[in-house]
Amino acid sequence: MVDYSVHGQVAVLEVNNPPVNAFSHNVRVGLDRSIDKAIKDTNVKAIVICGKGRTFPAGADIREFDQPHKEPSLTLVFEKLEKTTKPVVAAIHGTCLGGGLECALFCHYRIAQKTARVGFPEVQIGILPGAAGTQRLPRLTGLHVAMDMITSGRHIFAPEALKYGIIDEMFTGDVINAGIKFAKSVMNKPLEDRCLMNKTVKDADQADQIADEFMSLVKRKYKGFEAPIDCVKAVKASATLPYREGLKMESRLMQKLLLSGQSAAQRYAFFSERAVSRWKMPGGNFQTAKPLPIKSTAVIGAGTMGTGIAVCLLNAGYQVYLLEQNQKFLENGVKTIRGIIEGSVRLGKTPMAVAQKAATLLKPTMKYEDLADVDLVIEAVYENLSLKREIFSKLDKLCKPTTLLCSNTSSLDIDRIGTATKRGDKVAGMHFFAPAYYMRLLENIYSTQTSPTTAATIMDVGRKIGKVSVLVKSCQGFLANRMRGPFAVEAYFLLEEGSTPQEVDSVMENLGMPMGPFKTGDLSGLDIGYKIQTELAKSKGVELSVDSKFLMGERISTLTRTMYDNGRLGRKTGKGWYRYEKPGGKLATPDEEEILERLMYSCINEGFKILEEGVAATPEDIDISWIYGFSWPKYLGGPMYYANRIGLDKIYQRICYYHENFPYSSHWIPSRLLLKLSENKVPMSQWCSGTDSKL
Ligand SMILES: CC(C)(COP(=O)(O)OP(=O)(O)OC[C@H]1O[C@@H](n2cnc3c(N)ncnc32)[C@H](O)[C@@H]1OP(=O)(O)O)[C@@H](O)C(=O)NCCC(=O)NCCSC(=O)CC(=O)CCCCCCCCCCCCC(=O)O
Ligand SMILES: NC(=O)C1=CN([C@@H]2O[C@H](COP(=O)(O)OP(=O)(O)OC[C@H]3O[C@@H](n4cnc5c(N)ncnc54)[C@H](O)[C@@H]3O)[C@@H](O)[C@H]2O)C=CC1
Repeated sequence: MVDYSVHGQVAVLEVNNPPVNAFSHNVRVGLDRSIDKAIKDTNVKAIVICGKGRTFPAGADIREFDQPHKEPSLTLVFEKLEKTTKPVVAAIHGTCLGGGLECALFCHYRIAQKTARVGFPEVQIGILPGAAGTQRLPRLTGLHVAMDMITSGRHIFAPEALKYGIIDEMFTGDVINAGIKFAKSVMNKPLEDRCLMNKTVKDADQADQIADEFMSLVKRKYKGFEAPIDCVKAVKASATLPYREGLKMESRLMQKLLLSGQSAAQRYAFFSERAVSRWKMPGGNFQTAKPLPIKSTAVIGAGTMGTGIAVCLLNAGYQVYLLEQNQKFLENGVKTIRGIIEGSVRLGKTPMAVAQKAATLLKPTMKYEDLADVDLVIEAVYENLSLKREIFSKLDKLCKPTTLLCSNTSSLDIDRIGTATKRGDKVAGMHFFAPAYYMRLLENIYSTQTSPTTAATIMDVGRKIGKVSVLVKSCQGFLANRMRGPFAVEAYFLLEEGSTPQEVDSVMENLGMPMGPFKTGDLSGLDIGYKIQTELAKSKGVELSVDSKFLMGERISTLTRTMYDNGRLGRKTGKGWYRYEKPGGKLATPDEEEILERLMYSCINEGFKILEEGVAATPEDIDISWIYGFSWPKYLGGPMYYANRIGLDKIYQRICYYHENFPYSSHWIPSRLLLKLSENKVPMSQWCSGTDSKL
């Protein structure tokens, strides 16, 4: 777990715990012994700590957080480093995060490769840097930088770390050689000034003001999250309390956060995000199927989604042909794309060099012939099956045989799009979420004909453009919108029964979602819901009229059509739900619990049906889709995790209650899987892919 070697007078302690050299219990034991050995060896005059393989330790082992704590603790081991009279050098490469950075802060010196990153990402798993990080970083950088790094969790590259004094020097080449060379250069220098616990925080006199500034920032930016607030309190303590008292405060806050449900949920989300990349489908999986190389791409339709998708592809360095039906729409699309990229450069999110390259990679066109040689097409025209089939048929005839043809459709069956071509194996769904350049989820969809190679390729493209991608089987609405369907429909029914959009939205916003269903509807465009409803009716051979309240015996909302007919399409027409007059009905307003249950339990029920049918392979696929597609608050883990927390029994009973009361809404027909799991009291560890069992 820790490889020990002596090079002349320098002992090298190389942490060896792949993949990320996390400080698991065995590593702590190994490091503790190696430190003792190096201290006792009179021939050793200096010590180097580094990581084997791809990285310096990336922190504590998150999987151990739910197990009883085993000694020695990280702080106990690290304190030996600061106390020794032999200089200790942290030689950093890869990612030096969390407990890894804390280890480095106990060393007397820190050197790093230029490409290395350091940071305290603990806040993202609902905790704080609990091995003295909140007390030691401010002693090095001052409060402002420490508050920023610890409350945001952002990683910084070595040049920025050098500027703040977190590292002493940058090096190129081999880590061990660089560590030894540096250690030799500091062998006989005094160490008192290198011990952070002896230092004071340089901007301590501004502690109140800086803490207030960050407290209001985190309350606004991370609404509902507990950890950022406790990070501010702990970091402030480094300036207002003596070192040891500050450590006690950090430890108290850490224990509180570890016990809070939020951290467990955020850790579940961390592992789920990684679990969904291990996709599987009939005939292949992430291990057996290899992605095809993709260089040039095309996006058809430069509207709300097409422009956002083009931005994602351009920023990742893909060439993008942007195709529109007329010059005016094309010019508007190009203007939108430029605006998004320029805005992102202004906010410091996109480097200027990436933006400049993106400008050269964008190829606006109105000629389908220009698309003949591209490797991947993503279609994002209106939600209309015949139009999409017409376009796919044209592309099939015109594009080279290896081109993958994908649709950004929100709901249409990928099989029915694929059959318009003779290359069904190369047709798939790539469903982005609005705004496509911002939302992290990419829902990739396979039809009965899609090949595993196509799936592997679009999953790979998803990763390269920085999305969290899930792979699901095609069905009406796929995973996300199918499960979100009852949520949206119930929201409309609640309005018909007397609630207001503001009331419904505020219940969901109080749960932690950044926007309720009506604000989200305004953002996406209310015509989409109408078109989905009309397409569905058409596919069943039904003509809907303005007052249709049922479709094939199923309750539907008339509001979808009302909004559409009145041109209230949301943000894009400047009016949507938020300029809709308050209905003056006399019906009793449903209470908040009912709003929450009807919106959430209906989609949880759908989630279990999605699992039952194999549309999603695991509950993690569902939860990650909600986290990254609908901004579900990570501290609640995702709707399936949330359902498990509430108790499947209770959820099942309430679903039965609503089924009795709303017999015309098939989304209330209870899921058989939910019934089975709740009856048999099956723990989540047995119906998920394993993420939950790691906690
Ligand atoms: C490091 C990364 C940037 C690498 O990214 P990438 O290359 O993309 O690989 P991934 O696919 O993300 O990861 C590969 C694989 O590794 C798993 N993994 C990653 N990090 C960890 C980890 N820290 N612990 C366990 N496993 C990890 C990951 O899940 C993948 O495996 P898979 O899921 O099977 O696919 C990236 O991975 C990353 O950002 N990682 C997270 C880094 C992070 O959050 N670090 C901080 C950890 S928390 C920490 O350090 C806390 C502290 O500050 C001190 C702890 C004090 C605690 C006191 C309370 C007592 C509780 C008992 C614990 C005992 C600790 C003690 O002694 O004090
Ligand atoms: N708006 C949203 O929130 C989301 C929409 N989607 C899906 O994305 C697709 C596009 O939706 P939006 O971007 O919102 O629509 P939009 O109306 O904003 O843009 C569609 C664009 O396609 C162009 N177009 C139409 N026919 C064309 C043709 N034959 N050739 C070239 N261009 C053509 C139109 O001129 C228009 O600019 C739809 O299938 C929709 O269901 C998917 C996820 C979210």
